[in-house]
Amino acid sequence: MTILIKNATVLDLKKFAAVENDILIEGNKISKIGVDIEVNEKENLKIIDGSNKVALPGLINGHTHVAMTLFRGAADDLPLMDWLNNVIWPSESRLTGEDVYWGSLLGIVEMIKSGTTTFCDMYFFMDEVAHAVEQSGIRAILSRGMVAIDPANGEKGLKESVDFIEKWQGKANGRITTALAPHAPYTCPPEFLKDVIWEAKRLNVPINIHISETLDEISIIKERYGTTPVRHLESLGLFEVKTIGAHLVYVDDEEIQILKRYQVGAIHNPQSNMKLASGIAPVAKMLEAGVLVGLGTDGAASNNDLDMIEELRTASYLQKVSSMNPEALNAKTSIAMATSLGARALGLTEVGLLQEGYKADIILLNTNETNFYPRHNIFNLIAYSAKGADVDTVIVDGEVIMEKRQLTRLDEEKIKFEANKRGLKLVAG
Ligand SMILES: N[C@@H](CCSC[C@H]1O[C@@H](n2cnc3c(=O)[nH]cnc32)[C@H](O)[C@@H]1O)C(=O)O
Ligand SMILES: [Zn+2]
Repeated sequence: MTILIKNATVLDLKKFAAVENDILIEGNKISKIGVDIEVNEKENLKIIDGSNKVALPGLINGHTHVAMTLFRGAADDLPLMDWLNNVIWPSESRLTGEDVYWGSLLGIVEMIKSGTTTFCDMYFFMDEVAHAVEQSGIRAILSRGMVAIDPANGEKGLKESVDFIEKWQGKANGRITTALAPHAPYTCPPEFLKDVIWEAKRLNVPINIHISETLDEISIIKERYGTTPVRHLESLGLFEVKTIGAHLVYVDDEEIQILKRYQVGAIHNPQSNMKLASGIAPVAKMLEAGVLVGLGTDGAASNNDLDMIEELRTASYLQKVSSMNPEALNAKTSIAMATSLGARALGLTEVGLLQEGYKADIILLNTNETNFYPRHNIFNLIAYSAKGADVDTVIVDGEVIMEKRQLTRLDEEKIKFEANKRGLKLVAG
């Protein structure tokens, strides 16, 4: 299939320019960006009218637990440890694979409809998540979360993870890649983390882990190991493996240097951190130091949606108000965190930019709604005025998976029905 997008406002996130251009997609790649592209082939050619639309790289949600859409709105207004221990983990103990499948589809539909084309997930029943990704057409890094407070559970998690990686790495034409996901330094003892590091090196996959999310975590790690989470993980050698670290709310200057030195992807989840009152990550400082900072929504039960446009705006506003500096985290930087920089944070090299040779993961925003007028500055409009619902068309790996807000592969009504039924039953117990 060849796709030609005509006359769209194309964002170049390297030069931070917006130019009216055509985009030619051949197979799963962007083959050309330019003015008045001519295509000889008429068969198998799809033309998309890009007028009144802005094309940008698909958004990258760097941290999710996608099937947690099932618990959206079930337990709000609690701190992390109460929320996990008293509500979420008991409900999760009742989960079945089928529940996770429908919950994942619900989350994926929500992400596609708000412009996300890649997400990085940590959950369990990952075969079902992978099936949902495969069917939906989206791209994902998938990892089986491992909690090793009980060593037998850790061992089970690690075995399932290895099996999962061997089965799914590179599947769905490369849309699915995998990682190893020890849940956090407070739920995974050092001996277990060492086994995980060893396996990650053997399998050549990244590590996806929550780090320094709350003050509770800081005191637990201090009490157990006499240090901070980042230093603790560094001393275990964890960062020798490409690491995707979620949260990193509590990090000092020296730890920021450690994150930079090892090119740890620091995934900021501002809405989750605000809602659980976890704290404010020093994102502006990390960016200044050259840390690879990406953005994520976290699970829908602590956000409570998966809309990355809203998330990038929140990230910007949170840095501004916490530093009392309106120049902090400007429009272009927050857009980059949700796209090009987010891709680098996850270690992805062929997505996150609209560039010839890159994978064709492209979204078109409809800029004909009132919130896009007048057209002073397209970067400011996207960062501060756009909404998930402005996303009109979504292309992943060279395939249109949403056009004019209609999903081409999934039955949205059936997914809502199943996820609602299952979510209500799980929480009721
Ligand atoms: N409990 C599972 C695997 C854990 S998957 C990842 C876990 O992260 C939990 N989670 C979701 N959001 C957060 C967060 O912000 N911080 C820490 N954990 C979270 C989520 O509820 C899920 O249980 C088992 O070993 O059988
Ligand atoms: Zn999380």
